Amino acid sequence: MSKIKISNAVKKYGSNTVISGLNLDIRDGELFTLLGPSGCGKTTLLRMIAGFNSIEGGDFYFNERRINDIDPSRRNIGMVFQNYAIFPHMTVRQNVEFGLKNRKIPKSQVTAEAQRFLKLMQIDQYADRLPENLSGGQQQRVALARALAIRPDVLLMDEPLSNLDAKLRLEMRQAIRDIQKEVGITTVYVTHDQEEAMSISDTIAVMKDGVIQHLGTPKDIYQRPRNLFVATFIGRTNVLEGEYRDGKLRLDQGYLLQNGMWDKIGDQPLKVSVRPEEIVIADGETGLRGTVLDSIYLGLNTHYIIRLSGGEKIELIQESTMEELIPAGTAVNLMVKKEKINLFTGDGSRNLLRGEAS
Ligand SMILES: Nc1ncnc2c1ncn2[C@@H]1O[C@H](COP(=O)(O)OP(=O)(O)OP(=O)(O)O)[C@@H](O)[C@H]1O
Repeated sequence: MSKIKISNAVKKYGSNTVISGLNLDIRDGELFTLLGPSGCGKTTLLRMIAGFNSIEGGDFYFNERRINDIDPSRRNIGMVFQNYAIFPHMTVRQNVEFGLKNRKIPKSQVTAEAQRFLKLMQIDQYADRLPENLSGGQQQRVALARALAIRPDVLLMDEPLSNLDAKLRLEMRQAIRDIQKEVGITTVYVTHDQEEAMSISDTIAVMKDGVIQHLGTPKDIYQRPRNLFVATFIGRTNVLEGEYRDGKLRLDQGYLLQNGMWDKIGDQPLKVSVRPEEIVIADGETGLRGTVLDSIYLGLNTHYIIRLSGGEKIELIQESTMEELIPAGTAVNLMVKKEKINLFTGDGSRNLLRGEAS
């Protein structure tokens, strides 16, 4: 069942249309992420769901109830923003109790509910402190506990981790995912950080210029991106010029690849996305020829920057070995894991391996 349904949404700021005819279904209980570069309209869409932005067209539904004209305070949403937005003059407990007190429920129930979420978010030991005596991560936990305590139908989160340092961000990602699953609350999460989106989401909508480019699971989006923008925005990839002709893919310097999966492609110039881990350094004389320009040792993996004999520069990643790093200047032979690579139309607008109309 869909919890949130958006049909033909239009958002204009004056004469500037930033979203034109967007459709979206968000399932009950899922962690749904709007992901995209700055300015693509993520926050705008989230604020339309919350009721903080006017809606210039289309319909928004919670549980099949149209909410376009319902006041934000009556939509039963919990919100968590980048800048915590907790009250500095109230203790942690008072912050978490705040929304409950506004709802006119019995005092004993307020205390019990607040305590439950303080415990769930592992901040009960700080309950009587003021926020200024907490770390950023702890403050964000307070904001989350406060948002959840009111038992919202939907939790909306806008870049909630961007003020935290790298280590805390990792911890909080896991905490958000755990709590979201435990409480089972439908969550719409906004971020421009693709790794964060990959690590916490059930479903991701990748946006660009107010348009959803690809909606899918993290795995689907990474492995079979719908267009070249998605391929380059999610993870790292090498984009090579290629040509499909007579049942074969021709890459740099006439290197040919063949794969039954590609039978229906039709002769045409292509953009070929080859992720760094989809290339291996091989023995022998066949394959792509290249020269190592640099190596970056990162413990688990080693990255090699390689110039192909045709001039294109690519990156490959391989699991680090006990052998010496391959020195710059070494000529290498490369094999491409052909079942993993993605083939796009010459303009990058469509992945030819997804069997979808453009
Ligand atoms: N109040 C406003 N008035 C006019 N234009 C706005 C307003 N708010 C946002 N915009 C414009 O709408 C577009 C989408 O902005 P939005 O803030 O939704 O993007 P975003 O994807 O959330 O970006 P970021 O990650 O930088 O927050 C941008 O071009 C922005 O300049």
